[in-house]
Amino acid sequence: MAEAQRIGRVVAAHGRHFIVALDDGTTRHCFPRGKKSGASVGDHVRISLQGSGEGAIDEILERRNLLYRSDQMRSKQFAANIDLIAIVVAVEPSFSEELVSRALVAAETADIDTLVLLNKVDLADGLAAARERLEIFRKLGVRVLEVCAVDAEATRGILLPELRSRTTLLLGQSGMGKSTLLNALVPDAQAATRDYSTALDAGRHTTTSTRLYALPEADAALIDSPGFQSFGLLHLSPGDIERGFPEFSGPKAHCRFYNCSHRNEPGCGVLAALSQGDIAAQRHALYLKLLDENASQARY
Ligand SMILES: Nc1nc2c(ncn2[C@@H]2O[C@H](COP(=O)(O)OP(=O)(O)OP(=O)(O)O)[C@@H](O)[C@H]2O)c(=O)[nH]1
Ligand SMILES: [Zn+2]
Repeated sequence: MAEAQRIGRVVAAHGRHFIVALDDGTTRHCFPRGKKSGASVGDHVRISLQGSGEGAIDEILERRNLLYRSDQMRSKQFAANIDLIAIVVAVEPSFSEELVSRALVAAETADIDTLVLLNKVDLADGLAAARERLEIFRKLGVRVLEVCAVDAEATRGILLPELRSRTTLLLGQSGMGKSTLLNALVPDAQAATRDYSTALDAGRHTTTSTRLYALPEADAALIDSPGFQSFGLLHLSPGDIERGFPEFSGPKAHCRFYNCSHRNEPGCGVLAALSQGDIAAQRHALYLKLLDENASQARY
């Protein structure tokens, strides 16, 4: 007799173990059918139901996008089908502009919307300086919303409309208040994490495992990837990297050479815009750094 098949979404993954949430709100502990799995948190999958709450993953449905995180010098796929990347920064401690920019490049090249959340706006002393540091991103057209995550009700009021009907990846360096924000949005996040970890037998990996949380009140999903350091961008081609900097697209129309790399070519429109201050120096420097990182990778 044929096994019953269902469509579900991967909400947690550990090695060859997956937790798949079904439409009826139940979850199944699933294993990939073949040798290789390839599924990531956020993937929509077709599974065959098996006895005692288990299932086999038969197929990964077509993805809208797939993101990689860089782990100990390797790029590892970790989240799929993302609509929005919310980058959490804070008035204090200081955040890295480079990490924000790298996230924007990852989002731009994967066709994902972005939002910067400036948290801890109750800390009045550093607020003006933090806003000033975000100006460069505002100028690029990135939306910046201000929140105070310790005020859960107000935070929900500001963010739920933004998250509605979308899958959002929450990112933030340590100390920015990402856990506080997650708990404000998903009050039972900690309990869910514990349950998943027990089911996956992955107790000691809870701190680095990617998880998807449902937000039924907004018909939305939130993905948290604890311990996330930086996006893996090594799979990007030079053309992808260039696309990751949307502010280059106007000026590059003026480049003398059609295959200009905007490094040191004569008649380069991007370098001209840079020297006129229309392109921020730190953005162009990051562009060159990404090109170099990818070129050195390609030699091995
Ligand atoms: N004043 C203020 N403090 C906050 C706010 N949100 C979070 N914090 C504090 O900032 C500190 C870090 O918050 P966490 O939520 O643990 O930060 P995190 O980004 O998850 O950091 P890691 O756990 O290191 O990844 C905690 O002491 C929080 O209480 C806020 O809106 N205002
Ligand atoms: Zn150029």
